[in-house]
Amino acid sequence: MQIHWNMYATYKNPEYFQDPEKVDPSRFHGQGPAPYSYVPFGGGPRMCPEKEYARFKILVFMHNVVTRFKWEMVFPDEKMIMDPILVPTKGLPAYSPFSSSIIILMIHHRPKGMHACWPL
Ligand code: HEM
Repeated sequence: MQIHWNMYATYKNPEYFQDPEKVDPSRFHGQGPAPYSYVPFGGGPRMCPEKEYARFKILVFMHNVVTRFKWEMVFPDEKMIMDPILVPTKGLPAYSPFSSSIIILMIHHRPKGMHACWPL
């Protein structure tokens, strides 16, 4: 049996990220999120080997984006919507708004003998 973890199980869980839909960079200040609740580069022996390189490059990129350009909203009051995705009629696992497409992918492409477990 293999257990498939998906990031939305914790990223959208208010138990770990208060008000999870809010864009709030300050949630990463200080000690930041609880251990193992935020793992953008994976973990363990197969963790992304270029984690620090990627972080450094993004830092340089963001620095230049902010300091070298002037930005303004084309439509200041424009509302954002989420593009609709496939949703199973019997519902989704808790806190997993995008997992339906992943479930479907796993059903069609999972390796022989692999089973999916979902955090509910
Ligand atoms: C924002 C940028 C990046 C993110 C979010 C990211 C994320 C990840 C994640 C989640 C994994 C899987 C870790 C696991 O299985 O636990 C991974 C693996 C890997 N990443 Fe990245 N990565 C980034 C940039 C890069 C860059 C720039 C390189 C190379 C120049 C790179 C090379 C690799 C390699 C070679 C692995 C496979 C490691 C292994 O299986 O042993 N990544 N990355």
